[in-house]
Amino acid sequence: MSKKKKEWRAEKERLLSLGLEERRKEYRGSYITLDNIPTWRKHDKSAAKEEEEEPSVFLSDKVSLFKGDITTLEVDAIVNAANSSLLGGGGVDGCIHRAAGHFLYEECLSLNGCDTGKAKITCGYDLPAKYVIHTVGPIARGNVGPSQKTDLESCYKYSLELLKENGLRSVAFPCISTGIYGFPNEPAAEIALKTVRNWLKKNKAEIDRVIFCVFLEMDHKIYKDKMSRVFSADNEVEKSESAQEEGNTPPSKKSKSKSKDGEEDADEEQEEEEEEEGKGEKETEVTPVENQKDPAGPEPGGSSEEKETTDRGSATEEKKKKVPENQPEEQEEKKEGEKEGSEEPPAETAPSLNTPSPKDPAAPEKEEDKNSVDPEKFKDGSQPPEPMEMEGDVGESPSTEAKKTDTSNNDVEMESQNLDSQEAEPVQADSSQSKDDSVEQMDTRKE
Ligand SMILES: NC(=O)c1ccc[n+]([C@H]2O[C@H](COP(=O)([O-])OP(=O)(O)OC[C@H]3O[C@@H](n4cnc5c(N)ncnc54)[C@H](O)[C@@H]3O)[C@@H](O)[C@H]2O)c1
Repeated sequence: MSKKKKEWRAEKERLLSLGLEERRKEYRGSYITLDNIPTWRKHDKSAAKEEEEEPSVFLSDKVSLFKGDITTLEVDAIVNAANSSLLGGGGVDGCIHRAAGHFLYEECLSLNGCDTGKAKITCGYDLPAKYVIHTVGPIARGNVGPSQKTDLESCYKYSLELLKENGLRSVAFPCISTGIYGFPNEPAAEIALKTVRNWLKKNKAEIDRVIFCVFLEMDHKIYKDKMSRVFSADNEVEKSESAQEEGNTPPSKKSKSKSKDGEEDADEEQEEEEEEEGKGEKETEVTPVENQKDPAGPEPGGSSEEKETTDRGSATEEKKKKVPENQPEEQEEKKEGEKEGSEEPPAETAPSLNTPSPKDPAAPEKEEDKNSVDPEKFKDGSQPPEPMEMEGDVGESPSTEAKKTDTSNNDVEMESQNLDSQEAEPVQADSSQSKDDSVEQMDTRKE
C-alpha cells in the first residue's frame, strides 16, 4: 500500500477514534455547535410563549435553516456539492476541500468518482464535521427537465440514506446544483425541502437534525418562505394525523386526494391551506465558537457556546456502524425500461483530470450577500477558508458556455474541468477512469 494511502487511512482511523473534546482541538477554524442552531419549530416557540419541553412529534423539530459557511458546522456530516471526479473544484466544493485539508483529496482520489444523483462518504479530517458526504448534482444551466429534477431529488435521498446507513444523526446540506450547475434556486429549494420532509416522515427516529445551509440572501429568503409552509408546526402531518385519529379534528378542508400522484396532490393541497396561514419570518443568528487550538481545551463548564453538543463521540459510537470503506463496485446492470431520469449518466467520454482543487477563478460577486465569514471571528490569527468567490453561472463564462441546450452533464463538466486545467497543473489524466469504476456505496451495503 503506497505511503499516501496509508496516511489518509491512518488519519481517518485516528480522527474517528477521538472523543468530541479531543476532536475539537483538531479543527482548523471556528465552529458552530449543533445546540446553537435552533430547530425550525423553536423559532415558532420563541415567537409564541415557551411551552414546557415535551418530546416533539414535529418534523419541524428535526430541521433548521442556517445562513453561512457550511464548513463551520459541527455536525456528523456536511454534504458537498461535488463534481463527478470528486477531486474538488470551486464553490462549496472548493471551500470544503480547503477547510478539510489534503487528506480529503487523498481519500476522494480512492473513490474513483461518483455518478450524478449518487453520493459517497469520506472522513471530514480538519473540518468540525466528522464526515463529508459528496454528491453530484445535475447540471441544469437554467432549464429543468424531468431528469434534472429526479437527479437532484436523488442527491438528497442518497445522502440521507448514507447518513442512516452509517448511524449518523445530523447533517447539513448546501443548495446543491444552484451555483455553477445553474439549477434555478426556487425549484431546487422545493425539491430539497419536499424530499427531506418525505424522507423524515419515514425515518424520524433515525435522525436528530437536517440543516439547510444557505449562503446567498436569495436562498435564505426562498427557504424561509417555503419552510414556513413545508415545516410549519401548525400543519405537521403527525399532529393532524394523530388529532384525526382521536377524531377531534375535522378532516382538512380539501380531502387529500389519492390521485395517481398520491402524496404529491395531498402535499400541494396541504401547502395551499398552509399558504393561507401566512408566512413567519425566521432568523438564525449564531456566533461561531473560536477554534479550540488551546491545548488546554475549553474551560470545563464553559460558556453555552462551548457547551458539549450532543456528544457525537458517544452518540455516534452507540449508533455508529463502522463506516464501510468505499469499495469499488460492479457496474450496475441497466434494468430494462428503466424510467427516464434514473438513467445512469453516460460514462465520461474523456478522462477526468485528477486536478487538485484549483484556486477559485475570480468571479464577479453574484449576489449582494458577501461571504458570511466575518474577519472579526479570526482576529486570533486563525485563517478562515479563503473567501468564496461566487462562481459565475456556466452560462456566464464564454469558455464554459454550453453549445447546445441539452449538453450532457459530462460535456459541461469537462468544460469546467478544462477551465480548471487552465488554472492548475494538470495531473496525469486518468484515462482508466470509467463508469464501471463509479461506486455507489449505499448499494454495496445493500448487497
Ligand atoms: N472550476 C470548477 O471546476 C468549479 C468552479 C466552481 C464551482 N465548482 C463546483 O461546482 C460544481 C457543482 O456545482 P453546484 O452548483 O452544485 O455547486 P456550487 O457552485 O458550489 O453552488 C452550490 C451552492 O453552494 C453555495 N456555497 C458556496 N460556498 C458555500 C459555503 N462555504 N457554505 C455553504 N454554501 C456555499 C453557493 O452559494 C450555492 O448556493 C462542481 O464542479 C464543484 O467543484 C467547480
